[in-house]
Amino acid sequence: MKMVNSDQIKQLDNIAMESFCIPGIVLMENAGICVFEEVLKYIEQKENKEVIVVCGLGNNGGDGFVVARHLFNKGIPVKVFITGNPSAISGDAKKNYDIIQKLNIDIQILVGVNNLKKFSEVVKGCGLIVDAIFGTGLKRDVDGFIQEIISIINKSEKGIISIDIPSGVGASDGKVYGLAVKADKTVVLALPKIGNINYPGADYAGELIIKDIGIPKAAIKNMDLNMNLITNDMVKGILPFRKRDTHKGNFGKAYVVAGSTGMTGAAILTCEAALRSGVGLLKIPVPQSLNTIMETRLTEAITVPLPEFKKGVVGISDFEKILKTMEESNVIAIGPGSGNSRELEELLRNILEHTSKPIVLDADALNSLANRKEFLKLIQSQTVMTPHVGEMSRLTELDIDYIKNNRIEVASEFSKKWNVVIVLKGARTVVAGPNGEIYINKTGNPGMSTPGSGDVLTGIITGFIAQGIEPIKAAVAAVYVHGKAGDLAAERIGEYGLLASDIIKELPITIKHIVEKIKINA
Ligand SMILES: NC(=O)C1=CN([C@@H]2O[C@H](COP(=O)(O)OP(=O)(O)OC[C@H]3O[C@@H](n4cnc5c(N)ncnc54)[C@H](O)[C@@H]3O)[C@@H](O)[C@H]2O)[C@@H](O)CC1
Ligand SMILES: Nc1ncnc2c1ncn2[C@@H]1O[C@H](COP(=O)(O)OP(=O)(O)O)[C@@H](O)[C@H]1O
Ligand SMILES: [K+]
Repeated sequence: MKMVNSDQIKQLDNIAMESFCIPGIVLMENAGICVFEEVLKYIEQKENKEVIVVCGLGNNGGDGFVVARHLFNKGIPVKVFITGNPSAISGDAKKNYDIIQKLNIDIQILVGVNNLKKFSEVVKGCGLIVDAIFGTGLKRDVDGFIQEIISIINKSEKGIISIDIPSGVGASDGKVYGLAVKADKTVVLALPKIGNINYPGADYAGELIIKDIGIPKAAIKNMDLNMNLITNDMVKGILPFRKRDTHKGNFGKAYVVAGSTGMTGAAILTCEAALRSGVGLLKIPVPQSLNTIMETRLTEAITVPLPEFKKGVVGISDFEKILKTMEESNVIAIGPGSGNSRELEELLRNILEHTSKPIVLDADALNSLANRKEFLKLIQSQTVMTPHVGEMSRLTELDIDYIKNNRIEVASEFSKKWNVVIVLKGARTVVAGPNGEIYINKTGNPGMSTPGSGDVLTGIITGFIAQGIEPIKAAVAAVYVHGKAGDLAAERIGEYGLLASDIIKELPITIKHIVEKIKINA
């Protein structure tokens, strides 16, 4: 599903109005009706049916007037509060304001401290608050008076439904501009805004309900939008159909260069995740002294024991043997638990120089690249890199906080600069491709902030690429599946004790449900 920032949604509204002749007031009516329907659903189950609609002076407020009119027409008690002088209301919002005035709906203007006291009292008696103060037009920090209004709303302990985006959250970045409404539900109009998905704003949205307000699909297509929210349908479309008449050669061969003394677990998690993602054959080079443990733990993988030039690590001295297996594989993953060593750096350089096969670079492979930035220019376009913000900081020498606050831009710029697919991990993982395409993932939970969780993701990406999926699509599908499996694990056992191996256990059923399009209750 396409995602937009505030300029893009404005442009899209304009295309709908100018190129498709849909009057703005029709879009506003549709928007208001969508929210009205959600309000009805909410108050149906409540005893106190009084609704307060708090409206700003822009079009978000205009949507609020439409909601108030429909509630009034249905005989539901409704009061409208306006957060400033109504003489500033214009355009379609003004038309809707005029209508509710003519209907004699209870409208109160919020200016001055005394008014706030009264607002507080009315809030105490209502059943639900509709937040229509700011939508995608929020430009600067919310001023003090409106912050007080938001604070009363947030402290009310009433149900809160926000229109389009919680007021105070920036639509283009998800930042909180001073103070924001903490909603139970947000009815998102037309397409999700970045601020509905990105943290910290996403924490304010509650349940997201995305509603079609009648903007034609052709208008969305015309816009050539580059930002996407990863959905179940998108992933279902990526995962290949499994024919009946097959053998394991049909599902690819993966080669995983991972693990070292003290970190065999990382290699095991990566390999198991790749196997549970459907790969046909998996080989792993293993320092001789670690072969027994790998063979014992990895029943289905093939280990390739190597003489140890440096005890317990795979490095440059093993390159000739590694090259041979690499040539038979469809994809190579490098880095989980490999350890930081000069041997690994040189091995990585040789692998990058000698193959045009898809490569997944994670963990210590990323650290090697951070140490030896001159190797970055050896990277070929089929490469996927999976940094978390710490690794991204080492690779780019950008401040961690800067990366956290600019995840999309940082991932996209790095991807374009080095012609690689970047998977910038974390809550709301960003997948960025060299042509400027961006995919944001909403699945996953804090239970996945656990050791080895990233190794599992590397295994899934590797398993999918082995099965013939183009690297960027494999990354998109993998981050969604990984998060969804984590959500299923959290649903079963909770977030506290969730281990990376629990994510792997849920992979088969997660993929089954996506492919068969069964809604997973997690
Ligand atoms: N045709 C359209 O453009 C449609 C717009 N729709 C609604 O319109 C919204 C966007 O409307 P607008 O662009 O009018 O913007 P908003 O209604 O979000 O707010 C803009 C108003 O708030 C003021 N403002 C911005 N930041 C402020 C701050 N920090 N403190 C005080 N005042 C501030 C602006 O000067 C302007 O008057 C969407 O979110 C959606 O709810 C829908 O009605 C569908 C159709
Ligand atoms: N709060 C969260 N919400 C969603 N996903 C998360 C969350 N915390 C962690 N994850 C996911 O878990 C994985 C953690 O990977 P990483 O930081 O590399 O851990 P490790 O190095 O221990 O394997 C990433 O894919 C990340 O997106
Ligand atoms: K709002």
